[in-house]
Amino acid sequence: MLIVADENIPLLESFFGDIGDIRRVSGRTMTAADVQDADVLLVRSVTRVGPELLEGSRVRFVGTATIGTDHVDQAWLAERGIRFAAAPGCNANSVAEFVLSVLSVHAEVRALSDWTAMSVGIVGVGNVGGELARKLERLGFEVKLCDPPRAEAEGDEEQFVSLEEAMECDVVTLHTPLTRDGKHATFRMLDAARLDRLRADQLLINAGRGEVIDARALHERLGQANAPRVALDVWEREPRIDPELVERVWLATPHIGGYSLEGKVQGTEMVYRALSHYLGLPVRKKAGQFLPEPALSKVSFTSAADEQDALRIALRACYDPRADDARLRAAMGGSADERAAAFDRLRRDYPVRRECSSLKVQLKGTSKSLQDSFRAIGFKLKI
Ligand SMILES: NC(=O)c1ccc[n+]([C@@H]2O[C@H](COP(=O)([O-])OP(=O)(O)OC[C@H]3O[C@@H](n4cnc5c(N)ncnc54)[C@H](O)[C@@H]3O)[C@@H](O)[C@H]2O)c1
Ligand SMILES: O=C(O)[C@H](O)[C@H](O)COP(=O)(O)O
Repeated sequence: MLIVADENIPLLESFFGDIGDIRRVSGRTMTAADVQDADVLLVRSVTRVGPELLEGSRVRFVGTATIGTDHVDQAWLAERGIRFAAAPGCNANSVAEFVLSVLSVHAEVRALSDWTAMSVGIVGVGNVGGELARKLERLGFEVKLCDPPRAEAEGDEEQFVSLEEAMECDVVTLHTPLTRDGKHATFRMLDAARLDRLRADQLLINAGRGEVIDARALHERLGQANAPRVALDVWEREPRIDPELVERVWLATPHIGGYSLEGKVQGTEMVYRALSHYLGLPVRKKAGQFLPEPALSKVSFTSAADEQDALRIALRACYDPRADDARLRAAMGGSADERAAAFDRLRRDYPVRRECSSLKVQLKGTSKSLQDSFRAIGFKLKI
């Protein structure tokens, strides 16, 4: 059996080496010739999967080791009887931690003594938005949830607010899929009119897909005096992103919200499980067995004078978005081709990033509420 796979999928050999021969190719530039003789195709989000890639091939199974599926023509695959599997939720915790870290930097820049004083509107309350909401609520934030498809399906209008109401919050964070059709299509959902209503004291985060915001309208809005602060992890036309937009946003990261090691390896694991089920093979491997000891495994705080400092230090010891922001800005020189290559390189060579659950936190003489906050984020506590 021949498995053609994006070379950026981690642990290919460990998970799939005993299932078939693996041909590693660049996900971004994969062509029909690369996959023609394959039985199985494994991708991440940068490969468009549909008739152009697969017509005439013998591929029977396609797996994407990602949450997002907007790069896959699922209707066409179903029509051809090609089995498809994604990795729902694989990196949801990683994105939630990314947003928490962005919030902590934002609160510090705004000199807020208590970050929970900010209200947060979550747009798209699925695996990512739901995980983020759970953490924020446990931390004591006021959270507003906007998810019209869920509100309709669950008949629970009370739990959810409108997009307009969510966009009144101090922080608005986007976690919807990219969809182009239907009543709840998200393509350019944040258009010029909606962006105009944002205030200068608000923070807008997009960690869903770039095209959910009208990038041209955002570019113009950010040139105005009362512009909101914006953190973008995802961009229109990746990897050929707009360098002027990078300059105008407050925080710019190269689509790495979900790039914790745990998130990436879980993506591989979920596709491995789906392929094993499809082939009738036993599932013997688990993501956890391949995760190394983290470089930083313990941190200890004694009667922290400023308890929020302790939380901030631990959170940023695991992940600080300013490092990714600095790397992306530094990569924005040169021609459009050079910038696109640099964007992909930053993602390919991404440093190992571990989730908060990999860090044991020892707390001595600290308050119960600080302990609860550490737990809410996902740290392992030793008291
Ligand atoms: N930045 C990153 O690295 C990164 C990582 C993972 C996922 N993502 C993106 O985030 C998206 C969400 O991930 P998820 O795991 O939460 O997906 P999910 O499918 O579990 O949840 C998405 C939620 O969005 C809701 N939704 C759909 N249309 C909406 C609309 N118009 N308004 C408000 N809500 C709407 C859905 O009802 C659903 O509850 C993915 O599709 C992917 O594109 C980005
Ligand atoms: O959809 C997802 O899971 C994320 O956007 C994912 O992190 C994208 O990473 P990529 O597939 O581009 O490496």
